[in-house]
Amino acid sequence: MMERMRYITAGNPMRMAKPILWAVLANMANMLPFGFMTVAVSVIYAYFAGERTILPMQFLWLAWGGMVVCLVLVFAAEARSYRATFRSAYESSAEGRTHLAEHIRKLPLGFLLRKDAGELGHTMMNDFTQTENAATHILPQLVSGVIIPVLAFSGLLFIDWRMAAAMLAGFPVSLLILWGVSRLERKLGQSHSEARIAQSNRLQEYLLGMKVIKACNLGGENFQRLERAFYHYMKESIKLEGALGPFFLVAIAFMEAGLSLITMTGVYLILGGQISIPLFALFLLVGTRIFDPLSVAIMRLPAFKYDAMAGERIVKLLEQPAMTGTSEPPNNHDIRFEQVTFGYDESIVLNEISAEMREGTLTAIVGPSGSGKSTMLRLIARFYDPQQGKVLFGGQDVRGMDPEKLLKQMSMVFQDVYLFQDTIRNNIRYGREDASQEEIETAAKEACCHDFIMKLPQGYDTMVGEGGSTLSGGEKQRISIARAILKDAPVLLLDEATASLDPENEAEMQKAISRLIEGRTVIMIAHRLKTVVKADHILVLDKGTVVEQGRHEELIRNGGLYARLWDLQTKTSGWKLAGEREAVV
Ligand SMILES: Nc1ncnc2c1ncn2[C@@H]1O[C@H](COP(=O)(O)OP(=O)(O)OP(=O)(O)O)[C@@H](O)[C@H]1O
Repeated sequence: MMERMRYITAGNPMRMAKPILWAVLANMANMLPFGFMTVAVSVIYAYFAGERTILPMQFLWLAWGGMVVCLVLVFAAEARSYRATFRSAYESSAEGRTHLAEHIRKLPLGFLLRKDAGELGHTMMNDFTQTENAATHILPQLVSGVIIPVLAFSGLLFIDWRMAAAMLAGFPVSLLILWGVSRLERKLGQSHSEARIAQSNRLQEYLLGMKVIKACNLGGENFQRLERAFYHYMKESIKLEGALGPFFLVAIAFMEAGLSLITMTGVYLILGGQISIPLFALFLLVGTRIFDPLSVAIMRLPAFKYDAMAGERIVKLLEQPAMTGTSEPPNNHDIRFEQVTFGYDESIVLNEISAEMREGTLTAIVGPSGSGKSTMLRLIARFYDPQQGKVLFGGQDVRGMDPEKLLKQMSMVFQDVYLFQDTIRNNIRYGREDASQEEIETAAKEACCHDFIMKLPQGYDTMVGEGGSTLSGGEKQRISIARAILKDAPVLLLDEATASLDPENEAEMQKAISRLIEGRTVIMIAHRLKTVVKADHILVLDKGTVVEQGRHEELIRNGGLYARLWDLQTKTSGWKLAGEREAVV
């Protein structure tokens, strides 16, 4: 139970201590009127049974007064408990969500990429909502379901153990049934949550991929995947309710059998003159009061466990080790790979790579598709850490550096530009939060964006649609160049666009890139060799190893892979070598 409390409070069970304490007090106060009631009933019974000659009205008024005081106490404690429960639950969610969002940022990208797109969002929103539900709506019922019977049973045990035993005789059988189905319950609960997450993943995939679906005419297949996910969830829900429901009903029936047992035992004991009728009435009264919260608790327990599973996903995510490293990156920006071996899974993508990218120079990485070019950039930015060898930044292993501080030293212009659903101005401002409008415009001008931005309906205040769908690929990439110019980091990681741009866009893009790389340490993935002719150093990658390196002329002279790729590209596109000298880089 303690573990589940940890789950529903995102790892901080002590948060619920106060609400539970108030709930216990409220339940205790709730039981007190029974004492007054029994005393009052005994006195009234004695009068009508002829055991008393006068009805002591003063005494009765006192008992009724006591009941009213108890009601006030119950109200006060319940109000406190109610407030404390909701406050703790929602505070724990808000803090938990913030903490998780922060933690996710520090996790290795590799871990995040292994997750399905909707899964993290699901944990962030739905799983927290489920834990809120567990803490606010189910926990108080469970507390009452335990406290009321325990208090009542202890009190009644004191008065007459036989009646008390009869009252809870069926309870051990109920517990046994609940314990027996708990494994099945967990298994079904888990497949049900998986089906629920899969359903939201498929839905997200279907909606986000609408463009691709339309382009590739995949509508049918993707819709079927979505439909299958909906029906799978439906089946899991029916299985969960249908398979477990009867067990819980039987458990409740066994427990409620206690009421019949009290009646039978009571009648025998009254006939034997061992208990009085008022005492019998007390047991019946309390009996009816404890079975209701107990039944509710039994019926709500599976929901609590199910919601706690959502909390378990949150806590597991919070317990994922974040990337380590605290040191500041040095001022020197030489980057070196020393015998670096890396793979996303078992297969090796980079194999004992050693390479040097010197400060203030432009290093180009070229090679066939899948040779590991982007992976090298990801290791420099510490999206991943290598399995063997070291990536050095300014002579120090990046693993010792604070990942966020390291990223501050770098700007990245990649092909898959993500624009936030925000204004163009703010999208550029992500490069540097405190940039002024003037600085944003200057960066936009240098990145050749200013003119097309000014033609938009609200200029810099134009909203960019989800994922930036209202701008062309070239425009989006120039926005990301403006961001990089604004960030003004000393190191630039650049993945040249492969998508063919129209000539005007291409020229603008090249102009923007040549401004961006000025005076920086640049590592650039080049897909078109004409852009690397003037690079200070070229690394030629093939199947995860550096097969050649040097300047363009040397590599052409070597007659190796680079020269072959060069031949292939110049022949297929009809480029002229002379013209290449004027290329942007
Ligand atoms: N996140 C990932 N998980 C698993 N494998 C990956 C991942 N990213 C890349 N790979 C694999 O690693 C290998 C190298 O990929 P990488 O993207 O570094 O190549 P690249 O040279 O940049 O290719 P391209 O020029 O086509 O972009 C490929 O076989 C690719 O399938």
